[in-house]
Amino acid sequence: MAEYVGAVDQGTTSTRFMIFNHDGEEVARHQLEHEQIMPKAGWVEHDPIEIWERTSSVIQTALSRANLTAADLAAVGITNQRETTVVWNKNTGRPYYNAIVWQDTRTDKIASRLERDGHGDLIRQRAGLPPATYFSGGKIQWLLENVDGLRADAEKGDALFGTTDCWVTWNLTGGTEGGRHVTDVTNASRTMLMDLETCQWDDELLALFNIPKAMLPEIVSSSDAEAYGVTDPHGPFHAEVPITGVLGDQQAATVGQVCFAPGEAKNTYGTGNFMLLNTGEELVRSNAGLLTTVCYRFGNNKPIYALEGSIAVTGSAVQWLRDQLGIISGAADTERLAGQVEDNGGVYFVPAFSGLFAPYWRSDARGVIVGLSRYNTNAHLARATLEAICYQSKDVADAMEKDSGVKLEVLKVDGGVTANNLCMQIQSDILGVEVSRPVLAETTCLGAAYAAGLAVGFWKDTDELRANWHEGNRWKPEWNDEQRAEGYVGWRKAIDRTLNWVDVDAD
Ligand SMILES: Nc1ncnc2c1ncn2[C@@H]1O[C@H](COP(=O)(O)OP(=O)(O)O)[C@@H](O)[C@H]1O
Ligand SMILES: O=P(O)(O)OC[C@H](O)CO
Repeated sequence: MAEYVGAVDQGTTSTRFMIFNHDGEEVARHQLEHEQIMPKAGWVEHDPIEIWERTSSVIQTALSRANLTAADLAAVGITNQRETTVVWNKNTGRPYYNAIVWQDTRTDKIASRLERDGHGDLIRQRAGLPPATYFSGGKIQWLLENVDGLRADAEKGDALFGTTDCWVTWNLTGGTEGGRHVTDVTNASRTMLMDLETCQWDDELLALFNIPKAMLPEIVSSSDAEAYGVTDPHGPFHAEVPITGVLGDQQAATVGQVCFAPGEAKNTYGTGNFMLLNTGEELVRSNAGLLTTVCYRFGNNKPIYALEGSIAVTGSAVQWLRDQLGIISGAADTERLAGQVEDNGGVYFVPAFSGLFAPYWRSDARGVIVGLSRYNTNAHLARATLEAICYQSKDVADAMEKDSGVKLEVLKVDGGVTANNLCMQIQSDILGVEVSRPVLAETTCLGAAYAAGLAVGFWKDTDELRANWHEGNRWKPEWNDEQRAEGYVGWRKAIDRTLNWVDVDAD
């Protein structure tokens, strides 16, 4: 009897494989980073072959660290950085181009043209998303327009598109030897090509981007015993293991945080921040700059929807302090450095490196550091960076309250940045609500494992999963209302300074 479930998390900066037991406890993990390729300002790419090699490697190492084999796994789940676009040839298995990453802004003119030509409302209504560089549709269009021979191959059905879940699934299930070309509904909901109500590709949207349907994967449920097939014995598992759960990483974290009831929300702090609020079977349209997205679909049940506030740059601003400015040697140093000062010393940092995502959606914005005087030090900048992570989350939380009427009582958090206790205290101060971190902050992998395990009966139902959730830490607000209001005025002034910086008008 297999006692464990495994999950791959193909993230923006790294790929990991984790193994969980029935109590949702971690048994083993291995994680490897991959290269961030930035050929021009605003362009961000990954090498799909490197991603596949890293995926194979983390699976094998984690299994051997735990002294387990594929026979010990009841099922495998996959979760992934969403929107990042891979196009490959089904006969050779070779990508036509590097993966274009969700943060990449090369499609800004495609996005502004859609708005200028009056298609914005159709996309918002049908796909739940604003036309923006963030999503896959424009990235596929760019590849079709810029890679020689790709359009002809796509029309023949030889060129396949997928987000990285789909690329990893295709490779794990045999690749050129019959790999399955499928994606789950949460990932498909991030393309600008799927009708949110039918959960199928939409011909009108495909026509807007001039994308041949033959290159698109089949859209299936997020938790399904059959749809994804089994792993190829010639691959990293060396045996057939059923792949039975696939979810985009933010939806997976929502599942890992057991936000199964409408009104339950989580905020994940990784490369970017992503707050998702479960709205149940109801599709809530945003008037406040949020996205409507599929939260998950288990088996043949109706899809469950979410409102999402996506923030492009949070943990990656910390990486920027380390890699580009060199003022810290590791991400954890921000806690020590920012802890040396009482407050931000008047400094605000808005890391609008990819423009501003939710709730502003301004691709013309760029980053600013404002309010500097000679008094300021690296410590103020470190503090301003942590505050930027938290103020951006406040903007999104406010928008969520406007759209849903749900007032946050406690914010459930997870992700790499939440290891920073000072940052979590600042978050509680800025929001004026309590912040709660579970014992296991790796909720993304856990959520994919839950989706996979539910499909094969490893876990009976969502109540059983709820019982696995345990609080690790809680932070309570220490600022008074006046401090909170004053701090936020400075933040909004800083946001204003980022706008109208680059020219992204359509040709
Ligand atoms: N102690 C810390 N303080 C602040 N930021 C941190 C800390 N530890 C990690 N990070 C940030 O968290 C991010 C990694 O988190 P993770 O959840 O692994 O992200 P992802 O899934 O997006 O790859 C990095 O951007 C890193 O800068
Ligand atoms: O890989 P992460 O954790 O940075 O998540 C990226 C998001 O899925 C982008 O939408």
